[in-house]
Amino acid sequence: MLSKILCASLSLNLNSRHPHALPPLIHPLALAPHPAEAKPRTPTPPLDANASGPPLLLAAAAALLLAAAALGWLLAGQHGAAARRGDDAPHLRLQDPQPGALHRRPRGAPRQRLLHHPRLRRAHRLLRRPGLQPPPPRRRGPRRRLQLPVLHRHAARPALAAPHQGPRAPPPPRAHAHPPRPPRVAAAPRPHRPPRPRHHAAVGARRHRPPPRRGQEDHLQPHRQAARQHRPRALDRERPPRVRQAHRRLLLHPVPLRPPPPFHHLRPGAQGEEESGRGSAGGDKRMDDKVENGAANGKEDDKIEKKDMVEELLEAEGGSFSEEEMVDFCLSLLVAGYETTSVLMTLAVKFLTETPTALAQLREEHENIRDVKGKNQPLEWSDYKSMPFTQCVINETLRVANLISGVFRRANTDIHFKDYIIPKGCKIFASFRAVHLNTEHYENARTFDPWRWQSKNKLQNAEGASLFTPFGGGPRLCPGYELARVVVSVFLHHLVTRFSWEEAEEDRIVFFPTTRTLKGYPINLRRRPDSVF
Ligand code: HEM
Repeated sequence: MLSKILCASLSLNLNSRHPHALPPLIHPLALAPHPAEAKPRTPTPPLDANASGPPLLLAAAAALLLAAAALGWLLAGQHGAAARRGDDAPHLRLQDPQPGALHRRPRGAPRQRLLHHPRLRRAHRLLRRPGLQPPPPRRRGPRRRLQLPVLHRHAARPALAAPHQGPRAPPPPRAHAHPPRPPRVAAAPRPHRPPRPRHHAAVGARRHRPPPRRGQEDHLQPHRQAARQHRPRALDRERPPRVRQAHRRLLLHPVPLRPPPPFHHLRPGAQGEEESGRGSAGGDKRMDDKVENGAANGKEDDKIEKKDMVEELLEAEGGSFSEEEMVDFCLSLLVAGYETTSVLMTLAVKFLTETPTALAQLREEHENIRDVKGKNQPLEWSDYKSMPFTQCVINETLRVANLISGVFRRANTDIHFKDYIIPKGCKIFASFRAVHLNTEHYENARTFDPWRWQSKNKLQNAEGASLFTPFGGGPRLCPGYELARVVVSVFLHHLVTRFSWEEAEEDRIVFFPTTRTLKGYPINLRRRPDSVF
């Protein structure tokens, strides 16, 4: 109370023209006027040394302060007396009120708690007893339902709305009023049911349902029927038996997936197959025959001389892959072969766009090939070897871009390398980038210069000295290295002979975490007038 009065009296001074009238020990927050007492403030006029206002105001403030202190002392004494008598509101009482004193905690004294409620105080006292165990939780019996008399809804309202008037008689029912509801019957306790065995949820299992009792009809019956009509095809008994059998065979005996290997029509010898009428399905047929013959006769088809990678693997695995192997194989090829090849294509296009002389030379090479082979003739696998400048472009793109920046290897024995020893078991990162961009090995190493590979021996020398290893090396050499070259060569052939293009947006290469262009290097393509489709 005292502080409130002090605040009220001092808040007057807030509006005075003298900010220094505030006593320095009082927190400014305590001086904020109560919202109800707050008056609209007038803008503060500039200070005038000759004005008589300040001395008068100071005197008034001092008088008010004195009066407030006296009043506070009186009231606090009253409050203390009331507290001792116990007739004050208990939740407002301090634990140890000192009449007339501000309850400041002396320095070092233990902190006193304000306990606002006798229950809280009792709990606090109990908790402070040494070795006191918390009381056990109160046991609750089964929940009792509150049985209320069922009243007409109009009858309950007046009693709640106006209790002082006493319960009123329910109004006479109107013609359109609802008839009173029948009294509720307390639901009988449910008998304990054992948990339903899981196989009831299994596909195709039907649960025996007793016929619904009267008043308990199954309202979901039409929905259930509709759902049964739209059940998955696997459960559809109306499918022809041939399809059902095939489905069952597929589920029970997974057969090896044999997709046509990519670019298999470009394989050496595939051309002959196409001419002899086997076409692109020839590869599949051959593999089917081989697998079936192998399974039936237990011996290999001798007519097949050259095998692709899938065939080799199939042979090694005894004719079929497990599902895990198939998934692993597909994922490995996707991860290892997709992004690398597509980024190589993109970067080749970017470097060629920025080096028009190289593009012109490449175009010339491919137009010559097209003229020699005939305009509508497809390329063969081995054709990429007769595209020397295309291989120079691919090599230089691989060298500058470093699609794979290096590989990890672990030393199986202590390795002495120059002045260093790599201890056994140590893992090292062989950085291709560091070698490919080393100016000691490559002049102007950061410049795209496909002509540097034109000397026939250059690449072999570089590979021999492990100075050019975009596909790794050793027993883990990338198995897709040739495929990648063929794919990019075929792509470049069709691109440069059929289209011209220009950059759609400026783009740049980033090398971390992987090499790629920021925007995918968008280009605007234009079909060349003499292009053939
Ligand atoms: C421009 C394209 C490609 C580049 C630059 C590239 C590069 C590499 C490199 C550096 C390695 C690690 C070799 C090592 O550890 O010594 C590798 C491994 C591998 N690459 Fe490629 N690759 C390319 C395309 C492909 C393609 C098209 C495929 C398959 C379709 C493929 C499949 C694999 C596989 C399966 C491995 C793991 C080999 C192993 O660990 O034994 N790569 N590749």
